[in-house]
Amino acid sequence: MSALTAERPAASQGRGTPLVSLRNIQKHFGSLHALRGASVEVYPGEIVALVGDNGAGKSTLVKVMAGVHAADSGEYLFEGKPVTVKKPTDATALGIQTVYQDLSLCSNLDAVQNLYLGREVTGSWWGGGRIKRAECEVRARELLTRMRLGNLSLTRPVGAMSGGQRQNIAIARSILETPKVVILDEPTAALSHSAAEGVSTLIRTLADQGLGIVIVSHDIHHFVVNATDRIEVMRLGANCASFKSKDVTGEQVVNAMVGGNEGVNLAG
Ligand SMILES: Nc1ncnc2c1ncn2[C@@H]1O[C@H](COP(=O)(O)OP(=O)(O)OP(=O)(O)O)[C@@H](O)[C@H]1O
Repeated sequence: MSALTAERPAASQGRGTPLVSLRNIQKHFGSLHALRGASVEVYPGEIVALVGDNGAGKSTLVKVMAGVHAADSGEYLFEGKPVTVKKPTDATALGIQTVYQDLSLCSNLDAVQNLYLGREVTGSWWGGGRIKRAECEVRARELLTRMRLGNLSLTRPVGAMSGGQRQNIAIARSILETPKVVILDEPTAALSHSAAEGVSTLIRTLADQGLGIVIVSHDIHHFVVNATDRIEVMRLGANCASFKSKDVTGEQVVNAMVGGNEGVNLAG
């Protein structure tokens, strides 16, 4: 069953086993101690935001999750079992996809070409191994419809699309691999308020279909408090507060980021 069609195990209904759990992660870059016992976990159907000031360690922590950086020490559990994740392919093999801020799309190519770049549906080698555009198009339309993005043009170059549309295509591309967890790096950076709302709707659709979503974001007041379920606040390489998004204001989150309410845990 694809993650998109999975019944919602609904983190919101209770806890169960996290999809991914990183605990007490330490990471040095030379003499720089970037992560000092940082932790993060995400449950099926849950959207978790990682927030913190510049240099707090958010990107490093999600890069450990994505296998870009190997942790010096700490635990990495996937569906409750210890796993070794030392390179990106280890993470993708587990079902963890990452959408980086640059989106890694080709502006001159259309949505179908971007979705299937590097993994095109081809004919048999004896038939010339040609890319089956029509089949890619059908699959792309099915995927976008399941993601409630049926209105997106399949044929317009993505360079001619809005920032929100490009973000949605980048997320759709990550979903093609039917992941269990999607990491999003600043998905609303440089988006208008309404485009950011479109991204919020999309990630909620994905979470409702059982994915765990981890988001790094500085967009505290509009996006993080409204579009996520739980907020982990990081400072100086460690967790310093945790909130249920529905119970907190942007001001309280920012206050925690700058050291206002040390060690708060209201996430339950
Ligand atoms: N590849 C690297 N090599 C050396 N130092 C690094 C590397 N990546 C991150 N750092 C350092 O680790 C610390 C944490 O950086 P990180 O990018 O994780 O912070 P962040 O919370 O994501 O910040 P921002 O919000 O500015 O992106 C910083 O001091 C940063 O300079």
